[in-house]
Amino acid sequence: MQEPKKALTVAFLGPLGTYSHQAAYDRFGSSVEYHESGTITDVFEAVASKTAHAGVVPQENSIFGSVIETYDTLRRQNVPAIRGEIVLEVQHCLLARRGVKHEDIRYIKSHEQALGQCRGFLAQNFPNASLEKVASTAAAAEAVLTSPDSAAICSKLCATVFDGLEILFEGIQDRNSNFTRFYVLSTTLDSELPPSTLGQTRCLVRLSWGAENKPSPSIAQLLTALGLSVSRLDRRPQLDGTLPFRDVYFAELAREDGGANGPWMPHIERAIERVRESGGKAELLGIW
Ligand SMILES: O=C(O)C(=O)C[C@]1(C(=O)O)C=C[C@@H](O)C=C1
Repeated sequence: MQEPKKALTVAFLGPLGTYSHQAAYDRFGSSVEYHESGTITDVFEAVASKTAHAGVVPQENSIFGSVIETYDTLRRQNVPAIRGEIVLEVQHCLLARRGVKHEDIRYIKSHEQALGQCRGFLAQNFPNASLEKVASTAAAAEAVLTSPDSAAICSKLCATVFDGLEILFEGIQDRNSNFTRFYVLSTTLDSELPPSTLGQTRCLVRLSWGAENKPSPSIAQLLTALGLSVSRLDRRPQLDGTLPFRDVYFAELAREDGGANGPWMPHIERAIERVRESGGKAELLGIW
């Protein structure tokens, strides 16, 4: 008998066995259809094109910091809305094809975040190995199946997903405590996602300047105009203007009044208006 089609499709950075896959499963479980994307940017595109209703993308790691590809994609116009967050504990392993020995390994493959989180281990144990960035940790695990001189940094789960691999080292990241935070993407700012969207206590606002806006306010002036509590600030180069070293800022805001001042959205809308009046650009990218 054919299984009934599931109501929701969730895109994640594949293949099966990535941390993104684990984060998505933690949030959505077995009640949804999963869609594997080749890159983080492809996850955004799957949601934007409505191939998937939701997506899960890594945003920040507690050892290596911001996930650059996620922020670079958030710089684009018409990006999907952020409607949630997931925090996952990350314990990296080094996996190689069964029978491969430490001294055979000349290449270490992984996602750039995982390579960055294990820098100390790599310098100490594989000082002469070449580090190769690939699209995801599970893509690295899959690739070493056919490379007897390579090893992959990935999750323990990959030893089960890909038959023929064995675990050489466990817990190899530079600090024992290691967490990655993910954003949950959806098509619109007001779409509801199961099990439920959080109670609108966080939001992400993109701050920038119009190309013609000279002289421009400083980022400190824009944040003052915003007037809400900023819990995190990231920046990437703004690519659409003619002036060099103009950045786009991503301000994550945390609601502090516990809901005492009524619905949050009108406060955010007024804050965005104040930024515009002070000569900046502000756009709401997500609320959750
Ligand atoms: O490659 C994966 O497994 C991912 O899900 C990506 C990613 C990331 O980009 O941060 C997710 C968690 C870990 O920090 C390492 C890699």
